[in-house]
Amino acid sequence: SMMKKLLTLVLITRPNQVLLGMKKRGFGQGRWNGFGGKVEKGETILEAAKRELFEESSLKSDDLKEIGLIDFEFVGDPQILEVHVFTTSKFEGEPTESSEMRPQWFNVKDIPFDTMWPDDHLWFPLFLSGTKFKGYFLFEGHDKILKQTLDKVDSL
Ligand SMILES: CCc1c(NC2CC2)nc(N)nc1N1CCCCC1
Repeated sequence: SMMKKLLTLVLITRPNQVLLGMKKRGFGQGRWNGFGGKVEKGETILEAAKRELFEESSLKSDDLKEIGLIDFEFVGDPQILEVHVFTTSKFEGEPTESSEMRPQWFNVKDIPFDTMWPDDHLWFPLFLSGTKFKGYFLFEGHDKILKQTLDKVDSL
């Protein structure tokens, strides 16, 4: 009966580049990240990923592929965050700033890990190499990883 909160994270790519958004408010404010958020009642995880992508970046994609599954736990908080990570290079629209996010393309050699969640530099290489993965990160606050596991998987 563990409490799990379902979240999505979408990473849009084009040759040698990844689209990230600067989070302007709320959870993760001041950090670059993919696009995502909560899964609402009555929608699938995939539908939620598409919705959040559009709400936060104005991009649309029918080609989102799930490539990662990450469980996050915070010391002192019983709520586990289960993040479903998707990627695609097939999308329509122009990245547009929203109330939540300011989008920007980054070369894969210049990903701004110092202003991203601390877990990202650990699993981004797997995402960028097209390797499916499952991860677990135990955080103390929002900056310190106390424990982690990260495994390549054949299927999610
Ligand atoms: C779950 C938080 C989180 C994270 N790690 C944080 C220490 C927990 N890393 C990255 N890249 N995205 C994250 N979210 C993606 C889904 C929307 C909310 C933010």
